Amino acid sequence: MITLKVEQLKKSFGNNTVFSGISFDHNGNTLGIAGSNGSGKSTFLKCLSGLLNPNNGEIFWHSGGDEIPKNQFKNMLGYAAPYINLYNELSCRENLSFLADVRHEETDETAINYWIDKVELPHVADQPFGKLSTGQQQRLRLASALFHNPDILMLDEPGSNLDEAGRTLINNIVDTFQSPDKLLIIASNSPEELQLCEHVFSIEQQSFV
Ligand SMILES: Nc1ncnc2c1ncn2[C@@H]1O[C@H](COP(=O)(O)OP(=O)(O)OP(=O)(O)O)[C@@H](O)[C@H]1O
Repeated sequence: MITLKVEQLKKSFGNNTVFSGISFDHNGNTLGIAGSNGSGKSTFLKCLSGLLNPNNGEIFWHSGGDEIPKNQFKNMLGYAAPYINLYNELSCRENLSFLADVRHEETDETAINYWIDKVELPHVADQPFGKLSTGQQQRLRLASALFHNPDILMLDEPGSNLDEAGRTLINNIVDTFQSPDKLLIIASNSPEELQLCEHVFSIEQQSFV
């Protein structure tokens, strides 16, 4: 099991303190992060992933009781968010292949084909990312977070711009993360998405709801 412990986390931008004193322990496969627009969900997720440094506090990740070393954590993580951009000039396939290069992994064509099929983009697989519709781009972001088979997956507003089939896709992804050695974290203000999660932590109330 992957466990997360957050202790006294604080993040400010200049004089704007987005959150402070956030502490909780989480054991389970799925965690929702709830809060209204501007409450700090994305900022919190960025701190958890290491994209942003908190001003104060600590974050501990354990797998099977052992602390996850920082250099392993990045390879275990998948992250999909509207602000994580892929390359406009590269095709869907090339973007995934490039990400494998960045991770110093061999391009796994089977995994790339599997995920391009799974997110229902085979008909545009060789088109530039920048020419896809916003919903298709969101689907490729999901594929890019998943095709290296992460143990920890962070999704920020995963359903944004998705149609009904896309939302079913999110449900399927959540199902695949119902495994004892995986953890899925969804930041969202959509009750539909949050109810997919076993536990939901409210940024505003600073407690599980
Ligand atoms: N890089 C930044 N520089 C300055 N302020 C920032 C930065 N990133 C976020 N903020 C501020 O932090 C606050 C929280 O923003 P954040 O995007 O985390 O909220 P959110 O809950 O994810 O919002 P939404 O539901 O609208 O996506 C906002 O006041 C925002 O303006």
